Amino acid sequence: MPKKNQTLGEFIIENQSEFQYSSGELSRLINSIRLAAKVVNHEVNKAGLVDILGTAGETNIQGEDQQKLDVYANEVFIKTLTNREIVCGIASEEEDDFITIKGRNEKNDNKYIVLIDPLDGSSNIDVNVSVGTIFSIYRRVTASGTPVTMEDFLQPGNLQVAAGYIVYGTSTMIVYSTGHGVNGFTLNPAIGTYYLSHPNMRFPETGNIYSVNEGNYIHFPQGVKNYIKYCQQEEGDRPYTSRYIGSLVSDFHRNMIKGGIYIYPNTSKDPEGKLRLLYECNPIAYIAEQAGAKASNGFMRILDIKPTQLHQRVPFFCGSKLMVEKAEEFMKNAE
Ligand SMILES: O=P(O)(O)OC[C@H]1O[C@](O)(COP(=O)(O)O)[C@@H](O)[C@@H]1O
Ligand SMILES: [Mg+2]
Ligand SMILES: [Mg+2]
Repeated sequence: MPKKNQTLGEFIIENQSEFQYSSGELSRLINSIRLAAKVVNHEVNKAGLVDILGTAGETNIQGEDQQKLDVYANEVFIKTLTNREIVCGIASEEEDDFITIKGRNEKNDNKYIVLIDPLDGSSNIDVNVSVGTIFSIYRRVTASGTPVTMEDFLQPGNLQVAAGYIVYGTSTMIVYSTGHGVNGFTLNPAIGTYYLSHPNMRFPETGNIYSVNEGNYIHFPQGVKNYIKYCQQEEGDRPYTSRYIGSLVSDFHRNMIKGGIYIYPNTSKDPEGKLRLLYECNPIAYIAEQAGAKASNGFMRILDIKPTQLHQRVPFFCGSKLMVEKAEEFMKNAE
């Protein structure tokens, strides 16, 4: 059982043997994410004082205006991961294509693939509302010694070997899993050390919070409209409370602690929804399931979806098991 207030460094070493491929490389990879998160956190915390607010003047492959902090976080994570000789490929929300990292002497013998949303909740940066970073880790499937290919990135989420997120909120936390439960570590900014503050996190089986951008209501599928009406009815433990921060990481984190459901459905405007399967939905779904919760596209388990494109989007229903099952019931009945 994880020991409360253990440092993240100690926890990583102590739990290394749990990992089936334990050779220390995954530990070094998690450590490099820990380091990059500290650097980004430093910039986030003083965002109003330094020239890091506002747009960077470029758009990414999603057609979104890149925020300066999107670009900064992207650079910090890519540089930190590249310099540690563990990763053979990186894909990012802010990069059109995947990045090949040939490693020491161009041998292409590093084993891990990282997919990342460097800054999640970009619309909240300038208004001082919590944002995050999301990461997903796989072992490569193509032969070592050759450059990575798209095949290494288009793996279903159930093959992730680790995943997690950082939330830059009232405090900064790293929450991650290597397939043995979920643990949360809080940064003590005075000494720059993460401590185990939330050991063995469990998602409540049900809750009374629903998180969805109701501004899109008229474009929602009938099943989602019916489920929202159900949440708002005066009956039993309902009406539920509506909470929507607009940063996936922060909405998910709150719901994991209190119980609740987050929905970003497909709409008549966006038939595939908005959120990206590879570096938003898969890692969050991995954490959800490791904490006893559920994640689907309204019909199918997110982690079983076979990806076809690097930046593909999927409808996302994620949270307390009983609430997601109820929402799926409404989706099915509305078919
Ligand atoms: O403003 P909307 O349409 O409700 O979308 C909010 C959602 O979009 C996101 O901001 C997308 O992520 P990025 O900020 O990384 O692009 C999620 O964090 C959030 O849940
Ligand atoms: Mg995001
Ligand atoms: Mg982002």
